[in-house]
Amino acid sequence: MISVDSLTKKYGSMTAVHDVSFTAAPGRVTGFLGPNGAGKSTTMRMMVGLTDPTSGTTHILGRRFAELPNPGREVGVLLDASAQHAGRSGREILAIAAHSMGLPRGRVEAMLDRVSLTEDEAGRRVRNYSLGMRQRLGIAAALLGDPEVLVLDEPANGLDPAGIRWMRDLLRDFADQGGTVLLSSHLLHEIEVIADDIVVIGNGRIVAQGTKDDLLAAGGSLVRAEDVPALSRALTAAGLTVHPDHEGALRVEADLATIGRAALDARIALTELRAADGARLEEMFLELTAATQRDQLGDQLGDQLGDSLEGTAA
Ligand SMILES: Nc1ncnc2c1ncn2[C@@H]1O[C@H](COP(=O)(O)OP(=O)(O)OP(=O)(O)O)[C@@H](O)[C@H]1O
Repeated sequence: MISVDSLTKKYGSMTAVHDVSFTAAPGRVTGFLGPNGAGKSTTMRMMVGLTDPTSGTTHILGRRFAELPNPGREVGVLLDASAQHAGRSGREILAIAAHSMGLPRGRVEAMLDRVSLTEDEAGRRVRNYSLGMRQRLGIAAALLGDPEVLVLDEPANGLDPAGIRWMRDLLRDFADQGGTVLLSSHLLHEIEVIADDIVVIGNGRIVAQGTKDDLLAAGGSLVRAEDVPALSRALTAAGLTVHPDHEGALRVEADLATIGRAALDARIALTELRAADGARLEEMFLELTAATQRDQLGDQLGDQLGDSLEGTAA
């Protein structure tokens, strides 16, 4: 179990994480989703004691990270898969970590096997690893101490679709055995595939959280007809709330039967009618991402303007 309570981090006048609270429950995979720069890594670094919060607290298994007697045995952490010593082999890196945690050598071979790194790959220097192999090694290191909790920052980065599937199965298995998993991603699809619960962060603030099923079910229904404007008028006249969808269909806040009946009453033939899985989550996430990109563009333009003004002054 992880609980994050009113966590805030300020860098000078910039608030990277603002009053963030959520829990990640045992037996569940919790996805921490947000566009680039939203505050995911900062939050995770505060959880595992690598960054001091400005205010707020985090508890893992009921204790602050610093109070855990043998952190590697309780929390498996993967924050930056490229941070491993590039001149050592994967096997050496795990052996050193196992030694420092007082684990038997057999544990290293078991974890190499668990993440499907072959004999040849395990003996290769990490500088010659692909990003996907680094992620697998990072996950092996996180699992090494047989922890109850995993905190993984963008673990699916660099994995191909088969690798993402492999990770989903591994994390599912871990959670099914009672473990707590928190993993971050800036890709909605990745989180949709892997997580049971989702916490969405944008600009340092939590903007949505709940079970994946609830968040996806909040999408209403998607409906299409040859004459979409006529359909829109008919559904609105029937008292339903209608939103234009970006692909030319309509998203309606009603169940399928209600929409079908309203269309029949208006004698409009439908060409498509289905649950709009995730539409609202996707819309919200696209808006967040677009807003972030606008902010970043604004910052870049501001920097460029600053540079050219400095050039003028000089
Ligand atoms: N040490 C630091 N000093 C100043 N600002 C920082 C520092 N670390 C992070 N930030 C800023 O805090 C904000 C949140 O960054 P963070 O790395 O937590 O985002 P993220 O959600 O993990 O993004 P990404 O998906 O790109 O990794 C960003 O604006 C970032 O520039």
